[in-house]
Amino acid sequence: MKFMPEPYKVKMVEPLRILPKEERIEAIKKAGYNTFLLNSRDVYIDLLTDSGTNAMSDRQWAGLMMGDEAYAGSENWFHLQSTVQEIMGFKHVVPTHQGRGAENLLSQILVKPGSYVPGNMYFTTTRAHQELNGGTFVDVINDDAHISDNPDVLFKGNIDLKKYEDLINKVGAENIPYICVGVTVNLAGGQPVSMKNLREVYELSKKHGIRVMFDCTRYVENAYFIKAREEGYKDKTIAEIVKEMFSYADGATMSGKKDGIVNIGGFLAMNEEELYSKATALVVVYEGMPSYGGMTGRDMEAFAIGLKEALDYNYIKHRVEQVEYLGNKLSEAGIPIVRPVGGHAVFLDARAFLPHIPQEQYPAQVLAAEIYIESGVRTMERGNVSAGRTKEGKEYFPKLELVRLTLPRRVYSYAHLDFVAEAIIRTFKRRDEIKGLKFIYEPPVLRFFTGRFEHV
Ligand SMILES: CC1=C(O)/C(=C\N=C(/C)C(=O)O)C(COP(=O)(O)O)=CN1
Repeated sequence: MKFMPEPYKVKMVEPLRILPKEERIEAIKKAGYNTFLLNSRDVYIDLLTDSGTNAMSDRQWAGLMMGDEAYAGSENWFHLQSTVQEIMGFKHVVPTHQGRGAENLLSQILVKPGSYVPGNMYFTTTRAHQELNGGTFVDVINDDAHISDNPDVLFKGNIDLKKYEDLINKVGAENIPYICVGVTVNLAGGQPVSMKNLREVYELSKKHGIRVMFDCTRYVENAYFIKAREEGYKDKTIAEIVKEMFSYADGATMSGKKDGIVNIGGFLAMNEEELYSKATALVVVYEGMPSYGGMTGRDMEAFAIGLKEALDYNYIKHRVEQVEYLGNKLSEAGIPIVRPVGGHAVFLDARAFLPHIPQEQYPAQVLAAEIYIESGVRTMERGNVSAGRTKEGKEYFPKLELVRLTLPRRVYSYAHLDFVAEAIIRTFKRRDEIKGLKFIYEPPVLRFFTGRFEHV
C-alpha cells in the first residue's frame, strides 16, 4: 500500500474552487505578492498554516452544543483544566485565546529588561513578546538545525548543551528567567527534540535553578517522532511519551490551534504557585476570567476533546505520514526541501530553488507568490521577510530561506497532495524566469503579516 487510508470518513464537505490563471495573477498583485493578504475565496488548496485551520471531529462539534457560557466557573473550563492536568501533569492551567496570549502573560511576568531567553531557534510571536518586555532571545539550537538538507539528523530540534551552558556562564543564571524549548521547532522545519535532549536540558537547567518552559504547540508530533525514531520508545503509547516529555518541563505555553485540533484556544500551564498566582491576576487584563481566558465555553469543550483525540496513534501516524508523503514526492523530483521532513509541513529551500535571487530580494516571498499563480495553492514565506529586523534595523538574513507547505490536520487527501506536488514541479521547471521582490510597504513589527511587495 502506498499509504494508509485516512483514519476517518467525511461527514460534511466544504466545496473548493480554483480561479482561472489570469484572475490568480490579478489576485496576488492586489495582495502585494503576500500570500497572507489573499482572500480565502481566491485560494484553492490552503497550505498557509496548520494554525486554526484543522477539521474538528463529530464529537468536538457535538461538544459545542454543551457550551456552558457562564461568565465564571464554566463546566467546560473544568473539563479543559482537568484534561491538561491529566495529559501533561502540570498542577495549574491559565486559559488564553491562543498561543500568543500565553506568551504575552509569560513574558510580562518573567521577562525584564536585561533578561536573556535561550531557545531552540526563534519563533516570530514568541520572540516578539520576549523583546517587547526588554528581553534578548538567544538561539541555542544545534548547528545542524540551520542546515536545510541533512536527512540523517533525526532530532534537528535539539538544544546544544554547550551553547546553553556558555550562555549561563556568560550572563549568569539570574538573568535567564527560563529557557524556551519548542517541541517541535517550527522554523527549523517542524523538527523534533529527542527525549534524551529534553532530559539533559532539564537537568542542566535545574543545576542552575533555571525554569524550563515548553512551547508545546505541536507536542504530539514531537511525541510521534520520539516513538518512531528514538531507541526505547517504539512500544510506548503516545500518551506515555507525552507524559514523560512534560516531566522535563516546569510549564508550557500552548496554541490549541495546532495539536489541540481546534480553531481557537490556548493556555499557559505551570507547576509554580507564584507564577500561577501572577498569571491569574494578569489574565483578567488581557483575556478575561481565569475560567475562560478569551474562549467561549463551547470552544473550551471542543479543545478538551481535541487534546484527547490528538493522542490517538492512528490519527497522528496518518497526519505525519501525509506530510512525509508530500516531502518525499518533491524530493524524488529533485525539488530542494528541508530534510528530514518535519511534522506539520514540507519546507522548500527557496535559496536552492532560486539561486539567482539574492536574499535581499526575498526569494521565499516570490516563490510563494509564484506557486499561487501556478496553482491557486497558498503557502507561507518563512525566510528573510519573516525574520524581520534587529533593534538596529538590520535584516537578519537567516540561513534558512524557506517556503512552508503546511498541512492542516484531517482536511486534505492524498489527491490534493499530488496536485500540490505537480504544481511545484512545474514551477521548478520555469524557475529561471522568476524575478526578485522589494518592499513597497514594510510594517514596523512582524512585517510578514501585512507587508506588500513588487518585482525589482
Ligand atoms: C511554535 C509556535 C507557533 O507555530 C505559533 C503560531 N504559529 C503559526 C500561526 C503558524 O502559522 O505556524 C505560536 C503562536 O500561537 P498562536 O498563533 O498565537 O495561537 C507559538 N508557537
